[in-house]
Amino acid sequence: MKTYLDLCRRLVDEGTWVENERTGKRCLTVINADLEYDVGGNAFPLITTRKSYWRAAIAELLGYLRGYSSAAQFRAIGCNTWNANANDNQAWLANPARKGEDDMGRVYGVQGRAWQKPDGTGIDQLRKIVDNLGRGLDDRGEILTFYNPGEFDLGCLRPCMHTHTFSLLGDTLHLTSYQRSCDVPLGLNFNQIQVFTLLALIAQVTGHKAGKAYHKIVNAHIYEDQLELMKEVQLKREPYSSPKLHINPEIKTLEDLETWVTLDDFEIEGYRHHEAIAYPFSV
Ligand SMILES: Nc1nc(=O)c2c([nH]1)NC[C@@H]1CN(c3ccc(C(=O)N[C@@H](CCC(=O)O)C(=O)O)cc3)CN21
Ligand SMILES: O=c1ccn([C@H]2C[C@H](O)[C@@H](COP(=O)(O)O)O2)c(=O)[nH]1
Repeated sequence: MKTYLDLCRRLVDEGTWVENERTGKRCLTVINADLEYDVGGNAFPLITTRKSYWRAAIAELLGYLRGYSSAAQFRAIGCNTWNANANDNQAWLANPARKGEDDMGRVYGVQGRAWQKPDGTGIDQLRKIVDNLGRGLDDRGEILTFYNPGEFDLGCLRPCMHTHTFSLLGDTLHLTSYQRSCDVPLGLNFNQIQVFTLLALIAQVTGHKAGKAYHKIVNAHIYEDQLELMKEVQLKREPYSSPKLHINPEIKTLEDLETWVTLDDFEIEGYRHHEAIAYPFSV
């Protein structure tokens, strides 16, 4: 929580205004932020200075791990975050690659589970990582990347948190996650949860202890219409201590994650938070 608040404070105090053509809004922006989460120690990085809808963030991660490509699939597991980008984004609505209502195209999990090779066959990046780590092997290339410039025009949004690298040291698994663009009031709350939970889940299904997760952000920003709420409301609140995340120990394989796991398999212990803040969302 402290590094999160430091980043919010740094944005407000030292940020530079940058015009964003895609959304037509200005963003107060800083470059480079390094966040670190103690997954082994179960210090769940949940925002306490406002209410966090943490379940939707875990559902979104689950959808990525399953390779979902439709906002309807995300809604069905308890996550509404892709409705706007799939259905209200003018550039995507005009794109001939869009296959109708709710289609997100070849984004995130589609690249992670079915990266297309020139010969038409697919690469399942996550399966390879889980298989290697499961037998104790880290080939120094245990990389899950959603960033496929050759297919940007086939999806509604370029991935923001685009690459996850797993590292095995002895029997402890670590994760380094890279994010090119971060909406600090809205997206970061979700992304922190996802980095932490991704390491916890992959450690569990590969039979290792979870260690540290390193979250590296390049462009961190606040949209102009979010600034007042951040400065005058959220940053004036005192944080509470971190809650703990409990994951159903019956989740033992990647197939479990793909088939029967739901949000009921995740519980939070000791989440004390301030009131919700409804930040504006930019499509
Ligand atoms: N401008 C922008 N910011 C983002 O954070 C973002 C995008 N676009 N597009 C793609 C995904 C979608 N993500 C989202 C979208 C919406 C919320 C959101 O509205 N969160 C609210 C309530 C969530 C709920 O009720 O479930 C929040 O208060 O956190 C969060 C992340 C993250 N990404
Ligand atoms: O996981 C996510 C996904 C998206 N975001 C934010 C970051 C930006 O504000 C927008 C994406 O816009 P681009 O023009 O493609 O950079 O969505 C996030 O913070 N986390």
